[in-house]
Amino acid sequence: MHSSIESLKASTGEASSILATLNSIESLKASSKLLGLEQYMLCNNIEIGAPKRNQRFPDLRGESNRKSVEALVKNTGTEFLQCGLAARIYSDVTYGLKEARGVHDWRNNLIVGAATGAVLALTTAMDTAACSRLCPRVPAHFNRSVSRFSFSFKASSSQASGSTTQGDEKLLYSGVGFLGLGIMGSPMAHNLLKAGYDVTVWSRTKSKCDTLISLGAQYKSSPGEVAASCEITFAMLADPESAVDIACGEHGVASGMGPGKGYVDVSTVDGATSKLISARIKSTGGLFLEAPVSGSKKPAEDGKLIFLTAGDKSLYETASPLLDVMGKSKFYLGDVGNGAAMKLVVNMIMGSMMASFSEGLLLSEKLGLDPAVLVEVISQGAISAPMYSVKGPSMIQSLYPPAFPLKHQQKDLRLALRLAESVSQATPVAAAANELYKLAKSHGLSDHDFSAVIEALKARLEQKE
Ligand SMILES: NC(=O)C1=CN([C@@H]2O[C@H](COP(=O)(O)OP(=O)(O)OC[C@H]3O[C@@H](n4cnc5c(N)ncnc54)[C@H](OP(=O)(O)O)[C@@H]3O)[C@@H](O)[C@H]2O)C=CC1
Ligand SMILES: O=CC(=O)O
Repeated sequence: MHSSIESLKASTGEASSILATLNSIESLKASSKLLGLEQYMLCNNIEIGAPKRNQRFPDLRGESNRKSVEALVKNTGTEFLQCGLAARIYSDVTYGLKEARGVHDWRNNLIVGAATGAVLALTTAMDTAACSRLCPRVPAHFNRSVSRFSFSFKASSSQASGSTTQGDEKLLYSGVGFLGLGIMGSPMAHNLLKAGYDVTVWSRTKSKCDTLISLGAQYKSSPGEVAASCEITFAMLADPESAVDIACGEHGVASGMGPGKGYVDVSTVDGATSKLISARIKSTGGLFLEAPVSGSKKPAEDGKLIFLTAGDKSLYETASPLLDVMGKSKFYLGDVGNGAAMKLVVNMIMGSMMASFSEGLLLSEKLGLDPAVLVEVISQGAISAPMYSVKGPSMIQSLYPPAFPLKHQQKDLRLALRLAESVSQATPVAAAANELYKLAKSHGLSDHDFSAVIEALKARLEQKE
């Protein structure tokens, strides 16, 4: 009776201990899977919560999911190895204990279970450390954004396709370049940085990079170096001359470009300039997208710009997640030159609108009407535009804090008039507006907001009186 109770106890103990061991193996495997999954997601740049630094652009490189399959095979192999190791330890320690203690009871099984569990935990930790070594960016990233982990995959397909493949080591460090940190470039680059991308900046005046560097951006000392170190480089430059110089000049973007890299020029230039830059970039094997923006300083800060893009469609697709960070919408318009043309038409209309609005404000005042009431009336009617409501009140106070510098508006009118002439289109209203902006420039108002064009009208009125 006693011996049958003992043997029942032993076999019950053995069964529960085996169960306990299996449970501990399962729970260890589950937690190691979680750890492994987390590492795997990070190694493969799969979205966990907020977007990651070092976001990659597989479409640009024509990569497939080969690396993901390799990682899966590696993971499965590791699991098989762990199971084999557990079985070996279980049988070896069981045998050793039986030999040492002369009995095989439930105590032996408990010890065996604990030993197996400990070894499994150790191998999991070692595997995790090995993965960290293979993916050097993981620990830094993990430290930075652990609080942002939500384990939710991004729904947008463009984000998903940009994050589920794993490339060779050096690509893990490539990022997004940004050249030209003026009124527009600074907030645009800042938004990319805030979104978690690795941003490398350059601006002609180095001090303009300081704020972004202090917020985590990297700095390179020439446009070519930025392009060489990044997969996609953006440029937001003043005019056609600076855009060509930065793209094609000495130490320019082209010197750092090559196959698998993309250059996105978001400056407002004419189509001929864009085509010239495109040809130079493409001669290196790189891709080119022109993407001028509609929207001023505030939309740039708020990530609400409108991109008017044209050029390499594959770059458009690859860069889309970045454009979505900086803008609220984007248009793909086909061949290089179409984005520039669309932007110039829009700004030709805007320049004329502002000139006309200025005339209206001054006329209302001359007639003894309250210009503030005029602004309110306009805001409620068919010609309502945010531009009038935003700029009207400060224009009434003769204040022109630069959001869209007047010199750039005049440049856009000049380029639009040339464009109109190239297709024999009459644009007398825009031509008259252009004269007014030229006059404003001659009064030293180039760096004021373009709403300062009203001062040119005031000066004209004063001359006539
Ligand atoms: N402001 C706005 O509301 C909008 C502007 N745009 C367009 O965006 C572009 C930039 O505008 P914005 O940011 O306002 O202008 P800014 O004048 O504030 O910035 C211009 C940028 O171009 C750089 N730059 C100028 N000349 C050269 C040169 N010769 N070589 C190298 N870099 C140069 C400046 O460098 P640095 O300052 O470092 O010396 C600066 O980074 C323009 O084409 C403009 O028409 C488009 C939509 C809206
Ligand atoms: O180019 C200027 C803008 O506001 O758009």
